[in-house]
Amino acid sequence: MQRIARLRELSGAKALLALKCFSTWSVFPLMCQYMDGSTSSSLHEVKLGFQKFGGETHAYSVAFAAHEIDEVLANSDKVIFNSLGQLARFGTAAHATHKPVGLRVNPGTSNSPYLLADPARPHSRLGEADPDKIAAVIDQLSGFMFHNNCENRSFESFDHMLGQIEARFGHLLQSEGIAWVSLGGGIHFCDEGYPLEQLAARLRAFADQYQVQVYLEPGEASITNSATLEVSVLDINVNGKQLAIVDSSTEAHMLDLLIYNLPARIEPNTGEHAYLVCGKTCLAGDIFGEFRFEAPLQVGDRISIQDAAGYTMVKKNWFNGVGMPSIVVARLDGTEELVQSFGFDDYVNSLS
Ligand SMILES: Cc1ncc(COP(=O)(O)O)c(C=O)c1O
Ligand SMILES: NCCCCNCC[C@H](N)C(=O)O
Repeated sequence: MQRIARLRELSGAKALLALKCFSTWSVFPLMCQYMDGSTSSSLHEVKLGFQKFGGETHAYSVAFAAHEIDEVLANSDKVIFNSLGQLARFGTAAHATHKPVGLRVNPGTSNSPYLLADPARPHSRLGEADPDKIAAVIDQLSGFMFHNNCENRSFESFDHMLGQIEARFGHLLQSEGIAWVSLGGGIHFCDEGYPLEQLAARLRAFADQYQVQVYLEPGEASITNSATLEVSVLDINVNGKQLAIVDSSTEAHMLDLLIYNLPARIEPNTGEHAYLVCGKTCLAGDIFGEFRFEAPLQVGDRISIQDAAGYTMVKKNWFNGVGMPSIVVARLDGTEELVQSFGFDDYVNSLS
């Protein structure tokens, strides 16, 4: 949070929490002291941000539905449309509420290491790409959103791609009516060693050149390493390797591990005793990864899975009816507060 506040101070950019990554609103009273507001991906998210985070609320969706748009506009400070078709359908309603209207632009370049998460993938549906088509409607717009960074730990890569955006769309950014530009999320400026000052200078120079307010939409960067998934060993077995079955599941509680075929992170991951730490669902590949421990694991042992805040609770599901982890906040004063727990009724009520 302090790094985000410093980036805002140095660059003049505004930082909006990307709720798609993290929506655990019981900690929003702390986060809103360091950020300017939130950005969303749906009617539910924009209402959550408006009601629980406060500050400036941006409404974006790949596609708004007609029955949603009035409520979206009532719960947001800016609305960003994903396509010219959505702008044509809902732009008038947006202008009637005197809400600034933006358009997502796909610059056709990104750094995503995953095709699945690559906004610039072939035939991408994310944003408009043709400068001439955008120019034809620019009198309806006051801003743009470009989201083309994904887990970008390289300032040089960000700087290069921003230069590509300027080369292709700079004449549109200079249009008189354009007052703001969001550069989306995916910029991992909270990583140790990231040249924050360089990023800030680049953002400030961009804002000065085009006379626009710059926004960033950090998701991962807002919550990296801020939570753990606490699990307990239920069973120990062996099949060529030592197997530890825990009371959780990658598919239900850390879905991105399966989606992106990544191991979890358990620390210190040292010692002579190696185990496959496995989930308890029927999915054969429900495995958190292979880790080392200083002593043999026993039933009942506690294991802390690191970096568990981003794209976890927002993706949780009741696969196999596996018990849902509670949400506990470790307050800055050292106390731990149980803010939510889930039971059979939550499971049953999620199904009919
Ligand atoms: C439009 C937009 N903004 C922000 C984000 C947040 O990205 P990250 O969590 O990588 O910072 C995303 C992620 O998909 C996004 O699509
Ligand atoms: N840490 C594993 C890969 C995560 C990729 N995150 C993509 C985030 C992006 N905002 C999206 O939701 O597609």
